[in-house]
Amino acid sequence: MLGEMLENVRKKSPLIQNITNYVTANDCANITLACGASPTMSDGEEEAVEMATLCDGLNINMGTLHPRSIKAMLLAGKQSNVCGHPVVLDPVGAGASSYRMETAAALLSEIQFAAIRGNISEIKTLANGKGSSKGVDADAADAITEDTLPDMIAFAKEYAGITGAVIAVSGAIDIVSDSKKAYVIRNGHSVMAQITGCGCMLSSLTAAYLAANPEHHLEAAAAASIAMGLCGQLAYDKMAAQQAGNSSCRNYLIDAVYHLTGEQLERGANYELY
Ligand SMILES: Nc1ncnc2c1ncn2[C@@H]1O[C@H](COP(=O)(O)OP(=O)(O)OP(=O)(O)O)[C@@H](O)[C@H]1O
Ligand SMILES: Cc1ncsc1CCO
Ligand SMILES: [Mg+2]
Repeated sequence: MLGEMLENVRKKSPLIQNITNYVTANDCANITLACGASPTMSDGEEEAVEMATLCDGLNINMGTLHPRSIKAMLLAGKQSNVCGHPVVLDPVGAGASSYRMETAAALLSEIQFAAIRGNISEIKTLANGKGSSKGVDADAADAITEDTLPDMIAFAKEYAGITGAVIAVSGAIDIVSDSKKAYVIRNGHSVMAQITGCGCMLSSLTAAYLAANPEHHLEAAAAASIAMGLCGQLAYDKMAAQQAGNSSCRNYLIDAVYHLTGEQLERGANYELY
């Protein structure tokens, strides 16, 4: 089932619109190509509606917010809802400023998201209307541990019920949940926190997987998180073998997504269902 999610992306090659930040835009475009989908990066409000109509899915990332891109996000998001195309929200740094928090609230009230994908601090901030972060990174105090895992699963299910979106929380342990069922995913490597944009890339990947699997959004989002984690592990192994660093590791990760098969995803997946 999870491998099929990947194979459908390669078969259908959905076109994904990304309204994203200028830090990791190129990585998001490349990982979208690597998984077999096609990216378009456009944040102009003038073409937002046309682009949303043309594309099969939309990824909205709040990494480097400004008033013009927010207009494009709202226009493209609403049009994607009209067209029935999945929309992913990556609420980057939601707890870092009131501007980000207010923007996230506006997006959530105007757009029906298919998935909300962020680190634990970002998702907690959205759900509680306030929170903390280390800039765009999670606050260490929020980290999911074995002790807090049961509460976090319940929290993700509840927030999925409230938003009607799949909630994908990333970190050392990922939780991908709808209101009834949660995947607790233990793929990934700590080096991924040293590569800016692993979360942004995962959000682009999630949009591609959702667009290619319209009937199975939970499984598609879980498969995207597993794929990202597995490829992070493979990239780390190559980096370590070559005594390379985080920059090479970023490239190795995208290369691993390029080569990943459905069968490898099934075999390497490390998760439990709750
Ligand atoms: N300590 C860790 N161990 C294993 N995997 C990790 C770890 N930290 C992050 N990851 C993986 O890295 C990816 C991105 O997660 P992270 O929580 O760092 O996102 P993020 O904060 O949104 O990243 P960014 O904002 O830099 O794009 C996920 O696939 C996650 O599983
Ligand atoms: C570092 C950074 N700052 C804004 S967006 C971004 C990329 C990771 O989210
Ligand atoms: Mg992020």
